[in-house]
Amino acid sequence: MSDLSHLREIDSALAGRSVDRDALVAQSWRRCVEQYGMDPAKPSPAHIVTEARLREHREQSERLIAIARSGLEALFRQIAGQKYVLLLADAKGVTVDYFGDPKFEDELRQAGLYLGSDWSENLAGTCGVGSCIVTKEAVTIHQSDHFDLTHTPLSCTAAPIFDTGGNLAAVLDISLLRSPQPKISQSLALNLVKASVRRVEMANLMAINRGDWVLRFSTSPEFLDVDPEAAVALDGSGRIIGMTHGAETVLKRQVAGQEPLIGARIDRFFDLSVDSLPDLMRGRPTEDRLISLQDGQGMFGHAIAPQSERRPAPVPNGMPAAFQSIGGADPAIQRLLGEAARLAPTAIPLLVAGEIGTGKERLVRAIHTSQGGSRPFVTLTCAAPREDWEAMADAAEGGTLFIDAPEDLDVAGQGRLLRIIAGGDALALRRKPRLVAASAVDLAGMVRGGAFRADLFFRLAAVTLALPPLRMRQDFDWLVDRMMRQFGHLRPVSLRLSPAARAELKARAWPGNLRELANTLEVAIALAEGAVIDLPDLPTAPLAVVEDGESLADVLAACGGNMSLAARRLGVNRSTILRRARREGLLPH
Ligand SMILES: Nc1ncnc2c1ncn2[C@@H]1O[C@H](COP(=O)(O)OP(=O)(O)OP(=O)(O)O)[C@@H](O)[C@H]1O
Repeated sequence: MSDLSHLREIDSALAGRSVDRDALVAQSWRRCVEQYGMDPAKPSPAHIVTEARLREHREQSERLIAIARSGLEALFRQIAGQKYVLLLADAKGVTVDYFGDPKFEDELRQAGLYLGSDWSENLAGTCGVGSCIVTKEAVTIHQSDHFDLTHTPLSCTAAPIFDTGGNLAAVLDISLLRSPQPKISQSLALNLVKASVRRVEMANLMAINRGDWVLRFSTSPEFLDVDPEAAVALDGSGRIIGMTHGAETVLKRQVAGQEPLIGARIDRFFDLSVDSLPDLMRGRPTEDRLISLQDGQGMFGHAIAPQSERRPAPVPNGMPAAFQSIGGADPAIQRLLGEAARLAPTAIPLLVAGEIGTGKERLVRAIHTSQGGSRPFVTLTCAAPREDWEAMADAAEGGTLFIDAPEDLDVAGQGRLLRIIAGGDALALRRKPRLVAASAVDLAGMVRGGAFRADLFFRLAAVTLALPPLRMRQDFDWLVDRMMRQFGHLRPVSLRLSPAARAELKARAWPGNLRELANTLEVAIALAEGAVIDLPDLPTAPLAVVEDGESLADVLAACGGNMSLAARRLGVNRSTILRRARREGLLPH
């Protein structure tokens, strides 16, 4: 189809004349023009988000990416060799994971079939990912179905991935740079994508609800145990606490209107009580596990008992997965993480202490996620308007209320927080939010000095978990390697640190701890031209900047010429002082 006839066809559709397109395509064209103000005659190239934004999007989808990965790899193996590229986009349309043939990488990148490309409909026009997000349905946007002329060579097939609460979480897309002309050629692709999404959602539900009953169901007994169509997770009283999209579709048919499914009891939908779930476990022949829906339809059920009391299965080295990304082989860190893992399932209020940037918030989140379930995580800081605190604490019911920097609260704020926490006592134990606070100051010292209420302190800190500063950590190399992988994944060649650069980093004082280390590596990776980051590629430590017009010579003089003392005072390594002093002519070369 020529460009001109593409534009004419869009005009016809907008004028309300019938066009030979799926209705969802014509509706999307209309949105492009009428809602987003796009002009089909002005094609625009792929939209790629900045590396920093991509990282944010990836971090937010980290859990889903990890869960989806094995399903995506299996799908990619099925379509490999047929020139398909596979994209996982988040619910905002940004590509957060990608599998493609490296042979075509340049071409794919140019077409926007790459990490970081933003396929939201209001930017890219009618397209697989964007239209899937708007319609929440599986779609094929084939060649000239695309609104933007830049994309009309592509054929994109996408299906939505929903979280266990029924919200859109991501989109799986497989695309072809060039495809046969008829759209029907992509119907196998559509089925493949839908089946992969079903498996990803199932894996997600199973991972999140390990500690709960899961009821899987299928119309066909043959696939019940290996590839079921749908599943719900149930709490001990038989209420639905999670579901796959397949389950949502089946259950919705049983109720009128918009009745919420999450929170409803399973006997509202199936002729089945929670006590009869054990009869549906694998020990019995599949044919005997027939269950009926309220509308009379028969299904085969497979119940899976809670694997452990709300605790994920232990991972090979014994540490729950949520804690594994926090530290390497440092005995103090491992002891701390072991303690955190043992305390995580309890309701004991925890205080995470540590200097700025030591990873306190990350540890708090690990404590929260280690307990699975899609439970709320609410952060309360003294910056939040006080009149909202009560509502925030309510919103954290059944989940975690994270109180960040309680030392910043004035007397009135401390009193108000105490009243809110004490109010939570009235809640049933399993709804009461778990309290975790994080502080970079000596909170106990503040209590002793009368600056912090003792009664609030004891409400917040039954146990203190103290994160060591980076300069004390023995797993420095592990952290560096982890961050290098984290930041380096966008670089075409894998980068490494020269031994000298590594030694320099190790010797720095790191007043900003892990945050400062992360910043330093990110900058070095962004600036490095070759495959090796060497000494000159390292940015200087920001706090090494001398304050108040003081020169390095002044600092050295104040330290009696003692390089080590000056280095400590400036928060940098001694060799940095040495290098700088030589550069500034304070020392001979
Ligand atoms: N184990 C880790 N691996 C990689 N990066 C980490 C790790 N822990 C923390 N970080 C990074 O270090 C930075 C600081 O982490 P975090 O916000 O958890 O620290 P914090 O002590 O709570 O900071 P602050 O006291 O300033 O609020 C973040 O950018 C985080 O991504």
